[in-house]
Amino acid sequence: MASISTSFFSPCAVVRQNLREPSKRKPPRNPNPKPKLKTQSRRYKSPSEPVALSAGEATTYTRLPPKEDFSVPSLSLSYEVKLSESVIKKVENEFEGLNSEEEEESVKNGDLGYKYGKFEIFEVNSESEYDEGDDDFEEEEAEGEEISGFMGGKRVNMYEKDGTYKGIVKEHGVSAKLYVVGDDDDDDDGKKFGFDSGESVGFYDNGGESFEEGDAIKEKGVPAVMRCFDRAKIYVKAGDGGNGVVAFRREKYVPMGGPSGGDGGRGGNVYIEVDGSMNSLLPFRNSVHFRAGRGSHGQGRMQSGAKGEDVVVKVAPGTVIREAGKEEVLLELLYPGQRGLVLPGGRGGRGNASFKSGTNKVPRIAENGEVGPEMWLDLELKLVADVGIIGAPNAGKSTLLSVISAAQPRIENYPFTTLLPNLGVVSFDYDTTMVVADLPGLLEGAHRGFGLGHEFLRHTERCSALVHVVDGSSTQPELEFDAVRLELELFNPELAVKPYIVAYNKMDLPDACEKWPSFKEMLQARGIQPFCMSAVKKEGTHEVICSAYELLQKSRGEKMDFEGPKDLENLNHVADLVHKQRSASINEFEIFHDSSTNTWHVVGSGLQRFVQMTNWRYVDSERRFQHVLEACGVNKSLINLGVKEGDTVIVGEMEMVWHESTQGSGPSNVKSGSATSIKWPQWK
Ligand SMILES: Nc1nc2c(ncn2[C@@H]2O[C@H](COP(=O)(O)OP(=O)(O)OP(=O)(O)O)[C@@H](O)[C@H]2O)c(=O)[nH]1
Ligand SMILES: [Mg+2]
Repeated sequence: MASISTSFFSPCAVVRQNLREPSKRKPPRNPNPKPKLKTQSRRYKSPSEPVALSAGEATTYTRLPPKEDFSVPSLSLSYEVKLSESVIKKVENEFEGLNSEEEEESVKNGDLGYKYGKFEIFEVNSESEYDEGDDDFEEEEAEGEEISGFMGGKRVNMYEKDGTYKGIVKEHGVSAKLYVVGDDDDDDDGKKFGFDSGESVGFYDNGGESFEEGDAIKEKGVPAVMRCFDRAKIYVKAGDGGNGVVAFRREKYVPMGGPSGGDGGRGGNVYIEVDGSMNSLLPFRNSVHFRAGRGSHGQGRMQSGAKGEDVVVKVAPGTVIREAGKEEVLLELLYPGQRGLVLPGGRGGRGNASFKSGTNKVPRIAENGEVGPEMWLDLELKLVADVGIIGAPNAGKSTLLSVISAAQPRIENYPFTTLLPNLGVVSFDYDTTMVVADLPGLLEGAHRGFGLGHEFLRHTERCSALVHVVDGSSTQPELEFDAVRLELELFNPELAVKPYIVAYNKMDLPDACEKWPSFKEMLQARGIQPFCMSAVKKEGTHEVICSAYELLQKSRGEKMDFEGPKDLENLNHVADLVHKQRSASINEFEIFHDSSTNTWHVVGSGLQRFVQMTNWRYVDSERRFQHVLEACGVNKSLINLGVKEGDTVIVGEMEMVWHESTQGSGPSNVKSGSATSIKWPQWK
């Protein structure tokens, strides 16, 4: 059923965004106007640009900045820019012009001891991009008076123009352009922002972080490797279908052999598969784009084109997949070997042999292959561990994992030694095992992203039971225990109701031994039976882990009762959804009118797909197009809405001029007499 909208204004504006300017779009009128075709396909734009990540930063990270650094930075902090980040957003400051002539004068004289705090970093590019595309800037600079100085150990050439000083810094293949527009009197350290005898001024290494406006709190303190290990953004595109061809059988003793053009091959599919040997999403730091092969074109002698090559994206067990920027989960891949079809390849175009019919025995028509769907996907890894070891930093979590399993996590006597979760397999017997994850330390405020909390709290969601390690040697173990419990609850109340056991650690230290009775008493008063252990001496650890296993068994039993036996999941529902969206009926369209340019937009995904697959090289294509417009009611709807001679009609990427002819009306001057006499195969 055709649905026709007569709302002329705002919808039209939306549609027009994708089209060219009306003045360019409208073809010159002539007595025989022909439809004007545009074959440029529109590309899918990702809702947000992928974050470009610079390699190698993770290795420079040693420890977190102190907690004070997590506070909202004042305006003056926005001068901090790390040059090795390849994409840095424009940072704008509210600034004033240079205050006094003296200050200006000293800059001109290259007085490097003076403070020039206010820089506007308005662009940062890779060097190659800079060299290619920004000649204007250099030309502009060259006009001014040149001074030079040092910034972050780099020589900077500055140019003065209209009281503003501009310069370029190049470092690690990245260029930053600077504007010095004033003096920061409040900045009394003089090192970060001043030209201070070769010291780092506008730039300094702040521990691997980049400052980005609005993201300051969230990103700060999280090293790149942590951000990428369990999150990735990838682009997937299914292969385009191959084109069908027009061919006729020519053979001795076979006169008028008939049409023999083969169909194009289907484009390759995009699958996502769980690879049991992967334990992070780090490989996606380097490879982001996954494109399946396109189908081969059809050939004569009824030869169909070959199918395009499939692409299989391998992910770690426990990966959750969403469409970029959306909340809804598309796929949840838990077990090795699971495979889901995400994007089906585009259909191959039909060759002329497929268009043969009783009334059209010599069809000179073939279709283009369907363009393969494309998508940006957000991947998120949630560990699939049975038991998670949580606790404050330096409590002895990694030590516990190292004594109960063969895992060898890094153990050091300072907080945040563990940046990425470590997994270990605890074997009780040949067939009795459980996977235990040692997670990074948890700080107060973790649920809001402080420390590494935000990054790993998600992993605890999948664990069936938790072991909460308390550092007995800390000043107040009770408070530490409560703080961690509170963070869990604030992050996700479901975590707080997960079964857990409390392991009071470092009992070999007299300090811890002393506080144990009061700690035990406090927990028992709340109905919790804590364990005590010395992870280093392997004392009491067996009891802890046996008890964790019991909890796990119990929760597994409950889950089985609740969920019942797991059915074999159909993981192709994403592809089914895409397929459904793309194969919308050709009869479903809307018409919008732009009265200022006398343009009619016919919008419908079925029609748009039809236009994309129409190969205008072949003579019969245009007639078939007219036939389809007539059959699906577009012409009738346009007439009802009052289309006039000479109006522009846009369908998908094609635009035509409406022409009233004696035989009938249509958005072109094609004689309709012959078109109506031919029956075309139904559009699928
Ligand atoms: N005396 C004593 N020291 C311990 C014990 N368990 C751990 N430690 C020490 O505590 C320090 C921290 O241990 P880790 O296992 O790295 O602590 P963690 O909880 O994993 O720390 P983060 O990963 O930084 O959060 C190390 O120096 C360990 O040797 C214990 O039972 N007794
Ligand atoms: Mg650790």
